[in-house]
Amino acid sequence: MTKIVELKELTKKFPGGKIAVDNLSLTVEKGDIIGFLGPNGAGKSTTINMMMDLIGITSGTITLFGESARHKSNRIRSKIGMIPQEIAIYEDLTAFENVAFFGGLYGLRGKMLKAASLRALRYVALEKNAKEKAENFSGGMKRRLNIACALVHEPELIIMDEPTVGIDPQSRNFILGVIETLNKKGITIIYSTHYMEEVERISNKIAIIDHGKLIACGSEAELINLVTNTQNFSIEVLYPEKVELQKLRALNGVQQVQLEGQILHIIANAEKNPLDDVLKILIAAEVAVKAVDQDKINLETVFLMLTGRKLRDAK
Ligand SMILES: Nc1ncnc2c1ncn2[C@@H]1O[C@H](COP(=O)(O)OP(=O)(O)OP(=O)(O)O)[C@@H](O)[C@H]1O
Repeated sequence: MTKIVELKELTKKFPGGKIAVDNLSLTVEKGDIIGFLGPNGAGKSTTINMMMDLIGITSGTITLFGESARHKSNRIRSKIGMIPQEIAIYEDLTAFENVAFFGGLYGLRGKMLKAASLRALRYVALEKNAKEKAENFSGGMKRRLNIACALVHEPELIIMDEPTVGIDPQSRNFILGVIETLNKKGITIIYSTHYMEEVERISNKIAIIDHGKLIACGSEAELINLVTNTQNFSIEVLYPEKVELQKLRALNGVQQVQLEGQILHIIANAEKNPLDDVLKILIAAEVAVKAVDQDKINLETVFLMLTGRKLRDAK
């Protein structure tokens, strides 16, 4: 087991007092695809930015490839490829020129640089567009070019900060495929997202982050195991404004209740099924129950159980 990244009690307090990352500790091992899963504002970017030395840390330590990130040497930098949240490419350069520019920053020259640039473009299926200017690319192609720029120096660790936000489903699917291919070659990936389906598809390890804290970390199966003695219901109601949330939350066996539009999400104990009592309260309040479904336990359930909030609209 080779540790590629080790964060210990990492904390970031911004001037003004906001604690964006709060005592966060985790380890990334060689060959991992670790998903940083958390809603907007959870602290994922701040964690990544500290790892990349783009912002200072308040306390704690970061170890990259066995060395302290505080004195990050060029040797360590050359092992990391970073794909930031905002696409960072030069619009007026061609795809090839963009990739070659970044390759040049890592000391590649001449034939080596050309071969590495074409190889990186091939990875993201932009080889045929090598001579086209980036300004003519679609959002998805720009994102793929951005990824090629981060791959040109053949890093051992790739850090991606929400690389699929705002791009079409086809490009998203393609990017996830690229990540899987890179990982098969032994490259370690840190992937930040608020899309549960993405980490479910590609990650072998998931770090659930909320309000700057690491809530849980493990494989999908390990995380789901945390909530195995629970069951998950969705109840569709016609008059959600009449739902008495406090009464439902007070029921014996009910662990979490969330109302999302007309859907009431309930997490309950597996042994003490409170569904009958829930329905009695709803019927007495005349909410008009339209449908009741038992849902699969998934990462959304884990997030709701551990934080009391839904992943996609947590604030
Ligand atoms: N420079 C800053 N000064 C003050 N607060 C900040 C700064 N940068 C980020 N924050 C705050 O820190 C918290 C964590 O932000 P961060 O960008 O790390 O979250 P995130 O999980 O990456 O979400 P997003 O997807 O929205 O970027 C947020 O509340 C954010 O508003």
